[in-house]
Amino acid sequence: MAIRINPSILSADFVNMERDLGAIATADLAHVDVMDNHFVPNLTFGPQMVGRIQDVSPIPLDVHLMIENPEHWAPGYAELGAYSVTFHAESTDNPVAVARRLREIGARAGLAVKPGTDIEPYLELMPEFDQILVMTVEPGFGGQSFIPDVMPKLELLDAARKKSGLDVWLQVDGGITLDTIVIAAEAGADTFVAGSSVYNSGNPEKAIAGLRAAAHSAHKH
Ligand SMILES: O=C(CO)[C@@H](O)[C@H](O)COP(=O)(O)O
Repeated sequence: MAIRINPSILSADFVNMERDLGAIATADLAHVDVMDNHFVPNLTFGPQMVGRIQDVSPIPLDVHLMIENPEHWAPGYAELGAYSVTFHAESTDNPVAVARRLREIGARAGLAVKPGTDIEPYLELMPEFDQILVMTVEPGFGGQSFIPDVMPKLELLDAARKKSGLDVWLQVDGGITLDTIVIAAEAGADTFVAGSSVYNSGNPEKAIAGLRAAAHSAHKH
């Protein structure tokens, strides 16, 4: 099974962003956390900055919108060339309309759920999405501890994906380390967002390779 390692640039040095994007060139996608200080109690950047990140990034962008009103904002990130745009189930009454618009523009459509949100109501929407993000921390900040209690959601998603035959990526985000990546991979995840364990390691390239190897070894079991 394909494994994807997506370092989160929330842990990069924002005034040396081009350098820190270069440091993760061996990863699959650069994970870009957009926060509006309403949906989550933190603020990062908007379309203008993400457009410049897109210009200089050596790898495609995996944009994660932790914002209200994705109906209004999400299409703009697809239009600026993001490879995937993920928005939160909790932030909209019409996730299917947002996903369809993203796909129309040419981006992969992603649906994210917070740790406290059940996945069952969204299982039937799987055909509308290219990836589902199960948050393994409360969204808003890097450097938090992985919440293992959400693993049953991945198991349900993995079973639903196998049953349907759909090629939907299952992503986890928050507290991913050499140890927790194995737990998430065993539960069915194939796409891993890691911020502090990559950027605070002192050697992002080695950290990415280590995470990739750990996830592969879990999938072999
Ligand atoms: O979306 C978020 C936080 O809300 C993440 O993408 C974090 O950036 C992950 O950071 P670590 O937990 O890996 O340090």
